Amino acid sequence: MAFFKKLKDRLFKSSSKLEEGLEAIVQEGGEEELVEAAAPDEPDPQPEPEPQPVPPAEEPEPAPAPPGVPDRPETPQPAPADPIPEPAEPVPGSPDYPAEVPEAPEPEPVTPPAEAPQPADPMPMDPFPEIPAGDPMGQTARPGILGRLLGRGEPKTVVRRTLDDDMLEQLEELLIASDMGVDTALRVTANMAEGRFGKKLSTEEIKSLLAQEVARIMEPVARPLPLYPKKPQVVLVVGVNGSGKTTTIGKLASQFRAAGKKVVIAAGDTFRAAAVEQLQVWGERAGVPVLTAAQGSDPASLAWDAMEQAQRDGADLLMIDTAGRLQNRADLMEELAKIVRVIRKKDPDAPHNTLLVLDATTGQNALSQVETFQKLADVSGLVMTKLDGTAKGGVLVALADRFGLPIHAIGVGEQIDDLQAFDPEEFAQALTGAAA
Ligand SMILES: Nc1nc2c(ncn2[C@@H]2O[C@H](COP(=O)(O)OP(=O)(O)OP(=O)(O)O)[C@@H](O)[C@H]2O)c(=O)[nH]1
Repeated sequence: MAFFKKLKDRLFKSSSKLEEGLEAIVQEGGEEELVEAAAPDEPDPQPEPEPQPVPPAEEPEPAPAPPGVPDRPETPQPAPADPIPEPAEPVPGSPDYPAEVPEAPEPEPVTPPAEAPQPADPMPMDPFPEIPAGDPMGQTARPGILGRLLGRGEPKTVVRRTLDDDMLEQLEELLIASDMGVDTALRVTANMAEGRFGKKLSTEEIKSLLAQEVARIMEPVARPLPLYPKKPQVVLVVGVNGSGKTTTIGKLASQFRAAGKKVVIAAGDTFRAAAVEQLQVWGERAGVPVLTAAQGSDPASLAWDAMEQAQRDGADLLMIDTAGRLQNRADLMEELAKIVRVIRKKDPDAPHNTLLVLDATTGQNALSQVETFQKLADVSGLVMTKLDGTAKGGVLVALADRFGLPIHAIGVGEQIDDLQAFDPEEFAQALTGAAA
């Protein structure tokens, strides 16, 4: 799936903001140093991780587990490439190269034939004219040839800055400005600095360290939506208006359907006709039925009908959209609680997942939305939308660090395929601009 490769392009605003900031910090107090092109302290390229679809194409059906329990298929690790492959054949001149007459214990002295051809040119071309005496192999005097053979280019320069209090403070400010939040930014910079205080670091080295720290924080929360053998598995989708609930439901429904699941959608925001219409459009796109009710009718009664239809149809998944009016929290809380009460009459374990959809462009506001919705509903996992085109991608790090809620998927565009499984390393590299 090509779209997995697009994350870096999609997150360009977040990564370019961080990259530019890091570059400026290092340039400010750094000094130029000479390095080889393939300096040993440059970060090692990592093998591309295998992409994982949001619903795994062939997910094993796990035993029932409480919501939020991860169901993460093992990522196959690519076999590490042999960094120094054995040459297929010994190179002439190398110690392994077989001698011409290996058996002869005492070789006859070789007499040059009388008719041995004399060089026509009295001043033959020296293939290695610059080899100094005492260095017959020319190892020190041919950096160009040997260096190029070994993959090293001409000497390059890199700017490195000594990690001190000033630089740390600037790094903290940059991370806070990238929406990582104060606590997370301080923790990340402290971890990056550990054991490196007083050492000189280049922009690339800092990016790589930052990417490692971000990936370490994100790793525990990167969990696909858990699937249970329960039919229907009920997924309640909550979030403020405009966060991307409808779009996310459409994208998820499309991916589950492509994975062979039977899906039913319930348009639970019965008060807003536009929201219902929008969901119907997405249902058509995904090829999934959308249950609606008369405008202004009780969302809980629609949820009941949807449960009945999903059970009757033998659906694998029922996704229930909900209203996102935070203006009147008491009403919304009561509405969500009633939906849950009603569907529990049909299945005491439902809803099996309560997905909170968050809009990345709201930055730090996403943190308070999590707090609010955790009080309104039993949030089991997050989907972060609109990571494309925002410079606030760092908020995902703050969310993971503060709440530890599973991040099931990220939205990176408005098209049906623009929902990706959350890959912590790919995200960390895309966010920081570190080399893959
Ligand atoms: N760029 C981008 N836009 C998105 C993404 N997800 C959703 N959107 C857009 O965000 C807007 C709101 O999305 P909806 O899915 O309608 O949001 P909602 O939460 O259902 O909003 P209401 O229907 O008002 O409750 C739409 O214009 C979507 O196209 C995303 O990942 N990237």
